[in-house]
Amino acid sequence: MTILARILKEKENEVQQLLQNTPASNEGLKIRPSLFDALYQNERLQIIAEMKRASPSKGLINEGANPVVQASIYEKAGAACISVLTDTPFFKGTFADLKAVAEAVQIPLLCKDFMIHEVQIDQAKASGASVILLIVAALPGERLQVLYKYAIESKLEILVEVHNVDELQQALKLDAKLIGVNNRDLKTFEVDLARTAEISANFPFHEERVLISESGMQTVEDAEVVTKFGASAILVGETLMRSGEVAQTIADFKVKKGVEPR
Ligand SMILES: O=P(O)(O)OC[C@@H](O)[C@@H](O)c1c[nH]c2ccccc12
Repeated sequence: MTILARILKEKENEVQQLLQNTPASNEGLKIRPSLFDALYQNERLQIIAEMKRASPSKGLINEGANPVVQASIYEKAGAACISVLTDTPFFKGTFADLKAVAEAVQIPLLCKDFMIHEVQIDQAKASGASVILLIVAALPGERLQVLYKYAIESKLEILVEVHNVDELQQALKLDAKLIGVNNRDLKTFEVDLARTAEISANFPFHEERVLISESGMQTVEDAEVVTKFGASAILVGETLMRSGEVAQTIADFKVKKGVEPR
């Protein structure tokens, strides 16, 4: 079984648990600025900075990190958005992390999990997220469209994650505004920035949409490469979680964009 298949199996159990609990309240939630607005036509590459303790591909990354401290540094350093992994079995994140970060920061907040059911979207929203991730490869048939619509109705922004041109077409069919290309193959864990190149070659840059390059960003050169491919933002986890100078690393990643993609 691929890792993605294993994760999705686990999510089915989580959904059953969630469905047995009383729905969480949305009272007292902050209104956050739009992530799309922060990214669209910005003259610099923007950073979605991730709170990531561990991952199936890397094992422990920074187990002891305090999510509030980490996220506050990200915000102060000029990140456009904070991403918090909430999956526990594979990434050692929690919804408590997301809630704590939501209290501490004002910028857009992404709940990073493997969504397969509406109840997870409710939970993300109730925990303070303003953006959710939908992974095309995890949502066969109508599920992608159903969850996308549900998230829109819930007044959330949606980052649609794709791995290839076929999945890009599906994202465009939804009219997704925030499209992320994961440079890491969720089946093999291999990272290749050529994935961003491939999506870029097929991306309608003249439309009101943004391309986000996710995973495997280690150096300023990596950021420059994906900027040339037209990325408006990068999603960075591991490099920031391991950096001894987080603020400087974020500042360095915010490279100036060229005039035209590619
Ligand atoms: O730690 P990295 O290589 O900088 O990657 C961050 C982020 O892109 C990655 O965590 C991610 C991208 N898409 C996902 C989907 C599920 C879980 C995790 C992810």
